[in-house]
Amino acid sequence: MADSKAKTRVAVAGLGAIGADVVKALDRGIDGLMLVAVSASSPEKHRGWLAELKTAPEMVPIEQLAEVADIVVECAPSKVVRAIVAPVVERGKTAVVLSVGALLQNEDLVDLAKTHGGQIIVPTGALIGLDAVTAAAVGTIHSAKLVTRKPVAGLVGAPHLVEHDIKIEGITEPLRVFEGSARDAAKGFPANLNVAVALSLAGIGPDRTRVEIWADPTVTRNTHRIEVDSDSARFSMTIENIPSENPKTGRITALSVIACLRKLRASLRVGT
Ligand SMILES: NC(=O)C1=CN([C@@H]2O[C@H](COP(=O)(O)OP(=O)(O)OC[C@H]3O[C@@H](n4cnc5c(N)ncnc54)[C@H](OP(=O)(O)O)[C@@H]3O)[C@@H](O)[C@H]2O)C=CC1
Ligand SMILES: O=C([O-])CC(=O)C(=O)O
Repeated sequence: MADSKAKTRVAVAGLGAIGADVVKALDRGIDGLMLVAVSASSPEKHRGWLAELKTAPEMVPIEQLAEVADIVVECAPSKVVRAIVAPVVERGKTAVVLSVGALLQNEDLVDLAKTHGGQIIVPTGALIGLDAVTAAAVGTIHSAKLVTRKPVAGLVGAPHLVEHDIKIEGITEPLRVFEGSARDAAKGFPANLNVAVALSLAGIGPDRTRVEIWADPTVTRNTHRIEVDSDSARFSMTIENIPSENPKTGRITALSVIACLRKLRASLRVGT
């Protein structure tokens, strides 16, 4: 009993490709943390597997997560980010945010966290190298660019493609479907380009971070290459993500969240 009191209470909003794996990892055990609650849009869909966990969490509406947990992990659609994160940071608590693009439409959430002593954590997620980018940003970054290549299934239906009548179904060669700022990439591809916003927040911001997006029928993985030039280092790195059951989301994303949660109370932390 004394042990559980000392633990930090964690809730998970969204039980899809990312959230379900995070819940299972918390249930298996992460030092210093205990899973207390979850939210989903169709709770009944999840009752079966949740009941099989060692300790079944409470299912609550997103607005109530902040009342019952110290850390809320957001793994839900971007349109509900505000409803999840605002009550958390207003209470001086911690929100781990995966739908990073939504932070650009809700920039005041960061101010809200500052005012109330809360914190918003953006894990590296599906990307690579944010440790190096945040380090370089302590000095001066001259330029930062992301080139993303996704299989057609990872992009289909994105608002930018619909608005500009860009047809990608049936293409046989790579097609560049977007070139512009991370801010515009987030608007045009809200469910596909959180990585662009994460890179921009770690580095030189959403207006100066450049993004290219390719629909590429020759790749089976969501592939992100970052290219950064700074006064301390020049680096480029590529990650090739195996899609999860949600073709828009790489498998490594949930693992990144789990690694991030492990770091919160770890005796040894490696990486920036
Ligand atoms: N930062 C990064 O690197 C990455 C970020 N992402 C982002 O993370 C988010 C989650 O991704 P992913 O797990 O693949 O998404 P999924 O579509 O697989 O899952 C979304 C989950 O959100 C739940 N949900 C929807 N509406 C609500 C609501 N109103 N209240 C509570 N729960 C709700 C759904 O419930 P139900 O199951 O009942 O339908 C579902 O469980 C997305 O915004 C995605 O763009 C994705 C990949 C990488
Ligand atoms: O950027 C995203 O949100 C998801 C992504 O590309 C990936 O999982 O590879």
